[in-house]
This record gives sequence, C-alpha cells and structure tokens, in this order.
Amino acid sequence: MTPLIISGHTFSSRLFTGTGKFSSLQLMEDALLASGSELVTVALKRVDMHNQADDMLQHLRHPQLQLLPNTSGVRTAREAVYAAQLAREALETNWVKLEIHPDPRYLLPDPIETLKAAEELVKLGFIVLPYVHADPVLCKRLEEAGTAAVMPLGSPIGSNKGLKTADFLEIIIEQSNIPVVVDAGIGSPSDAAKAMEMGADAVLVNTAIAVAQDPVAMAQAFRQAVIAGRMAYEAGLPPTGQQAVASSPLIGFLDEV
Ligand SMILES: CC(=O)[C@@H](O)[C@H](O)COP(=O)(O)O
Repeated sequence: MTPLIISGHTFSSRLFTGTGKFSSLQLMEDALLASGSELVTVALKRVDMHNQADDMLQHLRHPQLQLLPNTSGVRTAREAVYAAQLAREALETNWVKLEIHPDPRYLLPDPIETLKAAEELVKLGFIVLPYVHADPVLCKRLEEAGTAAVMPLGSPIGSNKGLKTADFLEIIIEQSNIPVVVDAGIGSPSDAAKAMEMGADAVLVNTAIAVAQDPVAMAQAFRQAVIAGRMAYEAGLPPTGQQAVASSPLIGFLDEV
C-alpha cells in the first residue's frame, strides 16, 4: 500500500481519527492506538490552554500520534483564524483542521467563510485541511488557495449515515491534485472501505468508533477496512456492467453431449 503524503509529511495509516464522545479518556487512548491512526483531531475548545498538563493531551502523547487541532465551535472566518492562532501557540503545530459551522443543528460547513479563512490561514503559514460539503467547485477553489488537503463530508457529523454524497465525492476525487480525506458521517467500516475503494486518500472517523459498544474492537475494524479499501483501489477494481458475463467459458462442454 502506498503511503500518504500531506504537505511533505508521510502517513502510513490512511485512517484519521477524532477524540470526542468517548466514555473515558483511557478508552479514547486505547481506541486511537488500536486504530493505527497517525493523525488525530482535537477540538481546540476542549484543550485547557492554561494547563500544560491538560489531562486529555496526556492521553495523546504518543510519538506516532500527530495532533490536528480543529476550529470546531467557530462561526466566522475571523473566529477561525483566531482559533488557529491559539492552537498554534498551545499545541505547537501549524496544522489546522478548518471547521466553520454556524448552525449547531446540522453542523454543515459554511463555504464562504471557509474559503475566506483558508486564504488567510495559508498566507499566515498554516497547513490547512478544510472541512467542507462535498462541493467539487469549492474543493477546487480551496486547492487553488493553497490548502494541503480537502475534507469533504460523507454525511452530517455524527449522523453515521455513510456516504450520502458519493456522486460528488467521486468528482472531487477525480479532479483533485491534493489529498481528499472523506470526513464525517462514516458510520461503519464498510463506509470507510467504500470511500477508499472510490479513491479517497484517507478517511476521518470519530463517532462510529467512539460510540461503539467496544470502541477498541471497532477501531481495529476500521483500521482493517481502510487498508482493504485502499488495497482494492490500488489493485484496480473491475468494471461493472448490466448484463451477465459467464465466469467460465460456456463453449466446449455442450459440444461433447
Ligand atoms: C472530530 C471531528 O473532526 C468531527 O467533526 C469529524 O467530522 C468526524 O465526524 P464523525 O463524528 O461523523 O465521524
């Protein structure tokens, strides 16, 4: 399986994970380690800026885990830029998952504010991974603005509804010259495998792992599904067709009767 490179950084795992909704920090840590994930997103609002020994961060201090602060909770480009700057100070990383969703009912990303913030953050030297709707035009505009990847949604955050946007994800993947990370709504390992088979460069999964009855086992299932999906993509999936095509030749056998 080929490694994934984002902004010069090589990842051997194509499963990115989140840190919310786990019933305990220990379970979060165990599940993240079981997932094999090397990029873990953390909501800045959950980090205690004044406490170097923030308990959650203690559970994420493993050499293989790179932190990806996210701006979840902000509603405008201005707030997002401010949040990214705070994250850079607090977590000593210039990577940021840009998330701007003004309506808490649907948590759908604001495309206009996201593009504005991305342009500004790129100028400020951030490695920007924007969370967006599965909008091929917007994804192109973000690529032109210099983002390191795009993160289009499969379905609303936490909905576990899977790849409702599959047709548009296909266009985004086909057009993109930067990595495409399918993010949000991935409800099962088969959704993750499907996204990888479609040619996504990675997936980001949080809720489906965190709320599973056994998050560690579910993390392992996602790990394997992502590997399987990517391997299938790299192996080259066969074409599909309407009509049956016999798997064994039908000539020869009847001639001898
Ligand atoms: C943690 C995070 O960044 C989420 O906002 C992300 O989009 C994952 O979504 P799910 O929780 O639906 O997997």
